[in-house]
Order: sequence, then C-alpha cells, then structure tokens
Amino acid sequence: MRYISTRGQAPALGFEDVLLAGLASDGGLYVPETLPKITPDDLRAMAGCSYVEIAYRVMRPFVGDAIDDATFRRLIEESYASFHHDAVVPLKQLNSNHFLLELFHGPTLAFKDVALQLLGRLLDHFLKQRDEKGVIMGATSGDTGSAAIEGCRACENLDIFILHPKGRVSEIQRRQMTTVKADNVHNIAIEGNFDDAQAIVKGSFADQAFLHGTRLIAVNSINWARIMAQTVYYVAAAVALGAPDREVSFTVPSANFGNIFAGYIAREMGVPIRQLVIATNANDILHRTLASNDFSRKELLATLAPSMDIVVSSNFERLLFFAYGCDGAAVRELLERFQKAPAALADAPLARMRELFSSATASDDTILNVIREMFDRTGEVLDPHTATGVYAAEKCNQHPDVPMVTLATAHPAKFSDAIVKAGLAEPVLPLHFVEMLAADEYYDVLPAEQSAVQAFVESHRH
Ligand SMILES: Cc1ncc(COP(=O)(O)O)c(C=O)c1O
Ligand SMILES: N[C@@H](CCOP(=O)(O)O)C(=O)O
Repeated sequence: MRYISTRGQAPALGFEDVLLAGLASDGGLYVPETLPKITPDDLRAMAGCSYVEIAYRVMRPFVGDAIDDATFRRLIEESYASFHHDAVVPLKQLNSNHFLLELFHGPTLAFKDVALQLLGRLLDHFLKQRDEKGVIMGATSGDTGSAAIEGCRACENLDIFILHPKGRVSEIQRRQMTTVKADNVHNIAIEGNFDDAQAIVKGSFADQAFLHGTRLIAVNSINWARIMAQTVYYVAAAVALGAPDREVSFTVPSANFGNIFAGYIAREMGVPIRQLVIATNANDILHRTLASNDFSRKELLATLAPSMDIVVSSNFERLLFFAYGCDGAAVRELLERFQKAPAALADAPLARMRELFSSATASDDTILNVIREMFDRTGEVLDPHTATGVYAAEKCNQHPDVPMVTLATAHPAKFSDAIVKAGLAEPVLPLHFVEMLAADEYYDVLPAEQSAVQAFVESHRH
C-alpha cells in the first residue's frame, strides 16, 4: 500500500513512513493511492464478529507488510481492551430508525480514544524497532490532547507536547491533560484559539530544523493512521444494522473533518452508506461551503461544544482531493486562495460532494434545546457535540427508510456546564476520574507564536 499527498508534490510513502511523517513535505495530507475494497461477502462474513476482529480485517490492507499479522492483531487487542464496554462502540437505539453509536467508552471518554489507543501502540512498535526517538506535537480543542497523552505516555521513545487554547476547553478536559505528571508529557496553554495552535503544529512540520534531526510526529487527524482506525466503526455499525443487504446513513458532529472523512473512506471501500450528514456548531464553515459554496474563514467563536470550535478544518483537504479527481495541483491552488481570501469550490467537485453529504448548523440555543428534549423523550443525556449531531440528523435525513446513525463523540460528564445549563442534573463523572478534580495541574502558558513554542519544545524534550 502506497500513500500520496493531497498536494501532489511529496514523495509517495509506505504505511510506516506515513505514520511517522504526519504532514507530507509539500504541506499536504497523505491518502492511500488506491483504496482496498470490502466486498458484500466480506461484510456478510463480519456479521457477529467482535470489534477487534472487524478492526483487524478492515485495517490489515492499509498496513501492508509494515507489520506482521500476529503483532498487528495483538496491538489491536490491547488497544480495545482499554475500553469500558465489551462492545467497544455500542449502538443504542433512540427511536425506530435513529441510533447512537457511542464512541466514548475509551479511557478519556471521547471518540479520539478509538484511534489514539492504537496510534500510540503503533508508534511505540516502530520507534523501538528502529531504536529511534520522536517528538509529538499535537493541537487540541479539548479531546485529542488527553487521548494522545493516554495513548502515548507509556512510549519511552516519545516526548509529547500538547497545545490547547487557554481558557477554551472544559475544566474536565483541561484536568485530564494537565494532571498527568510524567517526564515525557508537556502541556502548553496557548494564548490564542485552536486554529492558532493547529497552525503552530503544522508550521513546525514545515520547519523541523529546531529539533536538530529528531523526528516530529503528528497525533492529530492529519496522521493517516487516525483516519484508518476511525473507518472501522462505520463498518462495524453498518454490519450490525444489516450491511451489505441494508443501507445505512451517518450523522457526524464535525470540525476538523477527520471523523466523517473516515466514513467517506468506508463508503469508498464498499460499505453501503447512503448519506453522510455534517453537523457543525456555530463555527459553520463546513456547512457554508457545502450549502452555499462559501469557503471562507470567519472569526472563531467560543460555543457550548468547544471541541468543535475550529475554523480551518484539516481533513476537508482530503475530501477536496477526492472530489477534485485526485488533482493535487487543483487542491493546492484552491487552498492557497483560501488562505488569502474567501474562496469557492469548482462546480463539479461541489456537485460530487452534494451527492453524498448534507449539513446543518446548531447554535448554542439549539444545542441546549436538543439536550433537554432528548432527555425528556428518551432519558438519554447527550453531550453538546452529540447534540449537534442529533439535530442535524433529524433535520437532514433524506431517506427515512434507511437507518440513521448519529455518532456520539463524547461522554456528557466532560461538559457538565452545558448539561446543567440545559436544566439537567450534573452528569456523574466515572469514578476513576474523580481523583483528578483535586490533583495538581502541570502546564505552561505561551504566546501563540511558533518560535516561542518551538523554543519550549527544544528545551524540554529529553
Ligand atoms: C467531542 C467531539 N466531537 C466532535 C469533534 C469533531 O470531530 P472532527 O474534528 O473529526 O470533525 C471533536 C473534535 O474534533 C470532538 O472532540
Ligand atoms: N476536536 C479536536 C481537535 C483536533 O482534532 P483532530 O481530530 O485533528 O485531532 C480535539 O478535541 O482536540
């Protein structure tokens, strides 16, 4: 399996190098040159299989000969043994045709664990094999940070630097990161927003001289392995609901677009997905682009769904690449225009996207209403991100005969302020998190400047 860059100018790489590279050298994101196929018979054979078995079958072709079968299977088994639900990602029925796919049963209570538990183990495996050290730089709007720390902290060959926007993540999210006391874990509160943090991380991939030859590694969804691991739960949910003999639609609370892009990949591989619904909060660039071809930045707003407070959506570039017929030059040109001024997509790629994707935006008031109504209707407490999804699913479902699955991306206890604001009782934090509420916190505050962050990383790594 070879991987190519969405901007068409970086060398093609194999799985191991893509895992360790993060961003491509031309600033693009790696995608598989050709996608492996899942046939109807493959899907039928997955019925009744464990999540681990489905994960192994779906991901095996992406990894190729970079890793042997037994080791890969063991890493998957270990990754999902850390989840607090036997089904790993259980499906819950909300009404006759609407389901929640609960992705928050991992160690840090958000969907990021599904990929980052595996990513950490893969990085550990390859770095040990190469006897190499690496430095992770990651940007978080709240959830990736703790999931990356949890997934990678045991890797002796890694130093982990996580940038979060100061004051813009929930208290639980912050404490999940900052109460970790480990020599190789460093939290940085950036005086800026998530886009600033992500720009510093991406900029550092383009300018790695500050590490004097040590490898820089990505844990954000710019890393292909994140997408690969997220593809699995679309397959598992579709099979559970009757694929290949029944179609299924998904609605995904979206921002950096890694989660829903994994659904797109599952569909391109052969999973019968009828519709993919993008749910956004008030940071609605994805919705504006799809609905009115307004691919322009607006000021980043602080919302009740803070993990989705993102304007520059990394993985949208991967979708653009496929929508533009794998034309890296066209993607490069469009993104250069977008950096400077409002941009618009060409007609044909936009039409292609609209065949599969639809979208809706939920304001803070809508989020609160949905949390309240869903609790009244079903007794289910939704986190504010999942609430954007439930809203969009109900608004955009074009095929009521096809089961709709909304991805539940976080546990409500991570966002108790929003839940209480909606008039519900404060959700109970799982017991193993309670200690962190009184624990000391460790983090540094830095300006949103690449040079300041790079100097900090260079002087704190081992
Ligand atoms: C809880 C939660 N929901 C949804 C999202 C959006 O997912 P994506 O960035 O993959 O679109 C995020 C963060 O990215 C998140 O943490
Ligand atoms: N919402 C994310 C932002 C980073 O997204 P990623 O999927 O690219 O890691 C977060 O919670 O940190």
